[in-house]
Amino acid sequence: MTEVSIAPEVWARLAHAWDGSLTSTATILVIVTASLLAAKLVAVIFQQLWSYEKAHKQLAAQGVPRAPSGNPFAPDAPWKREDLHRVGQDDCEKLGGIFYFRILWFNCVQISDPWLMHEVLAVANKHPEVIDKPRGFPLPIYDCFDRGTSNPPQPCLISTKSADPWHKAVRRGVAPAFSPDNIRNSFDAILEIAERLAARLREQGSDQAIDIDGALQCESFDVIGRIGFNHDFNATENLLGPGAEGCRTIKEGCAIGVNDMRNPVRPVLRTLPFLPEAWTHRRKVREVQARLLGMLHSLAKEVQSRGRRDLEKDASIGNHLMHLHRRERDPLPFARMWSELSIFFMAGMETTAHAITWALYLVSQHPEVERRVAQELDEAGLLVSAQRPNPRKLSREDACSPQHLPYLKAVLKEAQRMYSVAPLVVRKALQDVRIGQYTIPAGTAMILHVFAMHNTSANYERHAEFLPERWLDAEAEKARPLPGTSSAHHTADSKVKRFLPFLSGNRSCIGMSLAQLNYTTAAATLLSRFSFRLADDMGGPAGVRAKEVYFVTIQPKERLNMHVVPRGPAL
Ligand code: HEM
Repeated sequence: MTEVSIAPEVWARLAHAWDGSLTSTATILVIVTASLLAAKLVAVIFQQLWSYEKAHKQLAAQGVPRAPSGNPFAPDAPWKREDLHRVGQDDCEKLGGIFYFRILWFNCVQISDPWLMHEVLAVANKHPEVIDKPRGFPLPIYDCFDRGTSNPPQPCLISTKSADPWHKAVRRGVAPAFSPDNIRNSFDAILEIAERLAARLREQGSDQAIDIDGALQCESFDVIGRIGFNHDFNATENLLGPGAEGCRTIKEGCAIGVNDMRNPVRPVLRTLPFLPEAWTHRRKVREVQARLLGMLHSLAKEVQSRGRRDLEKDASIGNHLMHLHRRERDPLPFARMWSELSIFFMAGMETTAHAITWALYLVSQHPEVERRVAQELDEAGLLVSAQRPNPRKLSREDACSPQHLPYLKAVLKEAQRMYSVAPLVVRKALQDVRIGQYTIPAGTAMILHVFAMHNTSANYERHAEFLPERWLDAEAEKARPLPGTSSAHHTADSKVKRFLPFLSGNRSCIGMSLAQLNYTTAAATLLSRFSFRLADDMGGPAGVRAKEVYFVTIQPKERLNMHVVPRGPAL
C-alpha cells in the first residue's frame, strides 16, 4: 500500500481556506437571519399600524364621535392630567355615551352609556375570547399587579385573563369567603376595629386636624388582615406610629404600580443597567418592594403554617386559599398563594378607605344631610348626645338590613356615585364585536367609564348635586331613559343598571360584600360619635377639588385633613 502524505504547508493552506469559508458562511447566515427578522418586524409593525388605521376608519364610518386626542407628548395632554377621570366625564357630556379617541395610532373607545356597557360586560362574561382584560404590549395595564404581589412576579385574580382557567378556579375557590352570609359573620370583628379607630380619633382631639383618609386606610388594612387572614396588624391602634407602617407600605407599593401603569416605559427603564439609579428610582422601588413583599410573604407563610383547617370553623380568605387545588390533591403553589393574598390588600384597602373618606367629606359639606343622618342615628338610639352619652352598640341588622338606617345607606351610595373610587376599567376587543348598533374593531381598547356613567346628565337628573334621597327609591339603580337626552332612545330594561361602582359579571369586585359591610359599619360608628369639619389648610371645597387625583382610584392627593369634633355634651 502506498501511503498518501500531505505536506504541512499544503495542510495549513487547506485548513485556512476551510476556516475562511466557515467564517464567511456563518456571517452570511447571520446577515440573512437578521434581515429576515428585521423584515418580519417591519411587516408586523406595518400590519399593526394598518389595522389600527382601518379600525379608526371603521369607527369613523359608523358615526362614532371622536374626541380630540391632541399631542400625547404635550405637557398639557389630557391623559397626563391628574384628574383624568374628569376628562372622560367632560368628553362624555359633550360627545355622548360612546366615543373614541386616539393615542398616537392606537384606538380607544370610551363607553359610559349604561345599555352599551351592559352589552360589553355580557359579551366579556360569556365570550372571553372576544372581550377580555388586556395584557402585555401595547396595554400592559394589569401586568404591574404581577410585579407588585410576589417575587418572582406571579399572576393574580385581578390580572389574569378570564380565558385563563386559573382565574375561574381561584375565583370559585375564594367566593364562599366573600359570600354575604359569611361576611355578615365577621361583623363583630369589623365593629371592634371601627370602634378602636373612633377611640383613637377621640384621643386625638378636635383642635388638631387629622388626615382622615390615612386613618381610614389603617382601618381597612386591619379589617382585611383580620377578616381575610386572621391576623391583626393593629394599625388603627397607633395611627401615626409603627402600627400603621404596614398600611403605609401597601400605599407606597400601590403608588409604584400605578406610576408604572400610567407610564409603562418606567419598569423597562428600571431594568437597563447603564441608566443612573436616581433617574430610574431603582433603589427606592427596590426598597419599597422588598418591604411590601416581605410583609406579605410573612403573612402568606403564617397562613401556610396553620395548614388546612375545617372551612366550617375557619371561613377566612386565607383558609379558602389553602383549600384550593391546581389539580386533584395538588395544592395552590406557595408563590401563587402569596400573590393572591397580596391582591386582596392592594385591591381592597385604599378603595374602601377612599369610599368612606369621600362620604364623610360630602356629609361635612352638606349640613342638611348631616342633620338628617344624625336624626336617623338618634332615632335608632345610636347617636352620642348630651342626653345619651353611652348609646347602644351598632348591631349586625343596622349594618346589613336595608330597612335599618336607610338614609345613611343612601348617603353612602350617593357618595359612591359622585366619587366612584374605581372610576374606570379597561377591556380589549380581541375580535370584531357588535355592541349595540356599533362594531368595535379587533384590537381596540374599551374604557368602561363608570365615573362618567355616574356623573352625567344623560343618566341622572341633577347629576352634579349631592342628593342621597334619590337612592330611597328601590328602583333607583336601574337605567331609565331620560327625556331630552341621548338615553331617550333606549328601553327601560330591568337588567340594565346605571349604578355599577363594583362593576358586574365575572370580573366584578369579589370583595363587594366586605367593602359594603366595612364602610357602613365605619361610617355609622364615626358619624354617631363625631361631626367632621374640613381643615382650613385644605382650601375649602375648591381646594379639595383641585387636589382630587385619579391614581387608579379617585383619591385626595396626599391627604384629606379634617377636624374630628366629638358629639355629646359640647354640641
Ligand atoms: C369600595 C370599595 C371597592 C370598590 C369600589 C371596588 C371596585 C372594584 C372594581 C370596579 C373591580 C373591577 C376591576 C377591573 O376589572 O379592573 C374590582 C375588582 C376586584 N376587587 Fe374590588 N373594590 C372594592 C373593594 C374591594 C375589597 C374590600 C376587596 C378584597 C378584600 C376587593 C378585591 C377585588 C379583587 C380581588 C378584584 C379582582 C376580581 C377579578 O378580576 O376577578 N375589592 N373591584
